[in-house]
Amino acid sequence: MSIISIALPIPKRQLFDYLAADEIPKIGCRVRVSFGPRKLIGVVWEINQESDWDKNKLKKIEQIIDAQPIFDATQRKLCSWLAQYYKHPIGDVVQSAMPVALRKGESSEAKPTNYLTLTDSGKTFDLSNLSRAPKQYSLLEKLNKVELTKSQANQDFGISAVKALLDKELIQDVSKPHQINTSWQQQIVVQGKPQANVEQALAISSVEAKLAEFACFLLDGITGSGKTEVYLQAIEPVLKQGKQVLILVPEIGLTPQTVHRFKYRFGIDVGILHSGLTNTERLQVWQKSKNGELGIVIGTRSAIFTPMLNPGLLIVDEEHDASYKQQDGLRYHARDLAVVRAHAENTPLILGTATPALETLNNALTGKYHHLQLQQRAGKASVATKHVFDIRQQPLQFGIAQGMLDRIQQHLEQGSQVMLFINRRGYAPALMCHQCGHVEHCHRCDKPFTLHNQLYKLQCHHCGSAKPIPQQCNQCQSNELNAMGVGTEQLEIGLNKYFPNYSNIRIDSDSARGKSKLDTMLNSINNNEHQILIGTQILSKGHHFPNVTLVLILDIDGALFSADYRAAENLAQLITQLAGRAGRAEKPGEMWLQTHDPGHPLLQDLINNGYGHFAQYALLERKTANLPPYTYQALFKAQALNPKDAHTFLQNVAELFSQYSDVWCLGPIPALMEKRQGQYRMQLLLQAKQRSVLQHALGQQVNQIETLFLANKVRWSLDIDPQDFS
Ligand SMILES: Nc1ncnc2c1ncn2[C@@H]1O[C@H](COP(=O)(O)OP(=O)(O)OP(=O)(O)O)[C@@H](O)[C@H]1O
Ligand SMILES: [Zn+2]
Repeated sequence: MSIISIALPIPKRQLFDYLAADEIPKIGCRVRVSFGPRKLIGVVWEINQESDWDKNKLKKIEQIIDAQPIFDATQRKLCSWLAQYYKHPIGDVVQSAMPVALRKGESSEAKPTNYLTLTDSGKTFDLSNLSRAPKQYSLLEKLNKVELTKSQANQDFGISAVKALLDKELIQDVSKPHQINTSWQQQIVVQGKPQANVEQALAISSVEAKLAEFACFLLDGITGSGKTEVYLQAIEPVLKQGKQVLILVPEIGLTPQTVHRFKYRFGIDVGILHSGLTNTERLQVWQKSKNGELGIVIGTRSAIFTPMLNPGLLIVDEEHDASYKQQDGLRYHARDLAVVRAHAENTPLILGTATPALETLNNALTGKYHHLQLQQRAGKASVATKHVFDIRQQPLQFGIAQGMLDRIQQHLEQGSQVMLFINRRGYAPALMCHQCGHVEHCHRCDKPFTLHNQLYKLQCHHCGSAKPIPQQCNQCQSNELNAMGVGTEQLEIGLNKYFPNYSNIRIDSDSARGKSKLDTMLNSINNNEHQILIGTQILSKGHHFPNVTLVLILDIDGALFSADYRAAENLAQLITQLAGRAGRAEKPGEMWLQTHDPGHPLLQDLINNGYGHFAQYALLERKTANLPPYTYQALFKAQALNPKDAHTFLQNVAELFSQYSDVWCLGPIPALMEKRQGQYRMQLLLQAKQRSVLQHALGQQVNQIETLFLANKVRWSLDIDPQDFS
């Protein structure tokens, strides 16, 4: 009798056994089963002859959903690796690896496609009657020669033109079964390809030499050195062999130009996966990639799960970016999974960045990865100069020193754009009573409320709770309430008044809500409609604004004194990426950083010697302090209404690990943010010199933890290779 072991969406680290009804499903197919009172969709993971359970009590599978597997052998291998490495329930891993539409039971076969064709009257219609409707005219003319899918026609000619011709019954809508079309290989037309410079050419040929095997490359190129161009030229021979390329990027909405470059270079359709898509759109890209109908797929973190019929190359752009690590549920790192995937599929992988994560850099320095360096800016651009500006004892206007205002003026007068970075949205990070010093706090998080003047409210940036701006201090009833510190809103108002002849634009998650809004903003910057750009982290990521010559960084001093050992690395990456936005075309650029601590070693090292030098020293420090990448960590987090519950639970966890002499336990200690949304938060950090030692101990104990007395009373999680200690 065949026992079907199924990965079900149940938070248990196990498979669930069922019996086949009539037909035995294939491994990797979805099935519907009853589980207690519920019906669940799971994926057949193994078929065995024996079960640990009483065979007579096993239920039968109710329905086989897929005729063909939706998970191939490689994908099953990746899921099993994830479950094993992150100690996460396999059923939940499998869910994460599937598009939402498939989790809900939708068919994995492509839906019929709607085409537009001419009706009989359309075929004999005199086009000159449409001379005053140019879109309808061109659409009809086109349909005279070829048939088009309706979605393509909507995109190219506009929904209203399509509708008008349908209403006039000149064209009709016909549905045809989807036909797998893998002809992109013949459609490739390479256009707009510049001559690679020497460093680029070297990098491209190194990758090309390894196209038929697993190899991992760190493309370590300063900002604006033409990494994207290296990707493009490395991709070309892969596509020409008919093999597919998967590219991960941190945020698609932020860098529409990058996507456009890939489309334009090869003239073929590019599959795009990001959070703004509907479930159906996501599923379509997944299907097309699985069937080999797309040569290039670009997506954010979870796109790493996209199946490819004929994989040829993986690329992770901005590999250091924090967004690749999922911070809840299955806490996987998409870059690390990319390495595992490239290995499983026997393809090369390029990790590109100007500011490599210390882990990645270490892998390159020890020879595990090939280290490709681009040290010059591409084209005619030169590297921006970097400076600190001492603001001790300087009067500040809306957070900016006079010397810096003068600099901004100079750049504006030369017709350039300037970019100002501040890591705080809203008007001010706190509201304080001038009489008694009382600061309005969020009681659920024990942190000051941020003042949002435009929204007329105080908002907690940790839990989102908000309330109207008070008129009086609720401690002493004085009405002298003052904004403390500066946020993007205040900066915008101040700069507007100070530079009335120049237009400014603020880009943060308040002003740029909604994808099309951000697109419009980025376009208006590239059209030089604004000269002063103000923004948060959003502005640091990969933009190419050729007319920006000055980048000014305000108020990062807080990060210099953070208790998190990764803070220095993250700050150095941020500063370097921001500086990289200046002087990307012919005009030279400069970056200035305002600080109360101009002599700080990190700042001095970055300014004088650059990120590469900083990173080598940071690695040395990590080594001395026995920190990753020289040791391996796992972080247990627990939170509860009563801090004692969280503490006791983690203490019990720590006791489970006390038997392992090679595993070092730190804690339980309060998290960096001790309270959030009314919950008290504690952490326990495990560390070992060898990955395998830590993995072994966790593997032995993780099921034990589930049985601890408090395990159901506190909310707890396990984070392997933690990045975030907040
Ligand atoms: N070999 C080349 N010849 C001329 N121009 C080039 C060359 N390579 C790249 N460029 C141009 O230089 C600019 C920067 O290149 P690209 O965007 O590829 O750099 P990058 O390293 O990916 O940048 P960043 O990481 O800072 O976003 C682009 O406008 C690109 O078209
Ligand atoms: Zn709060």
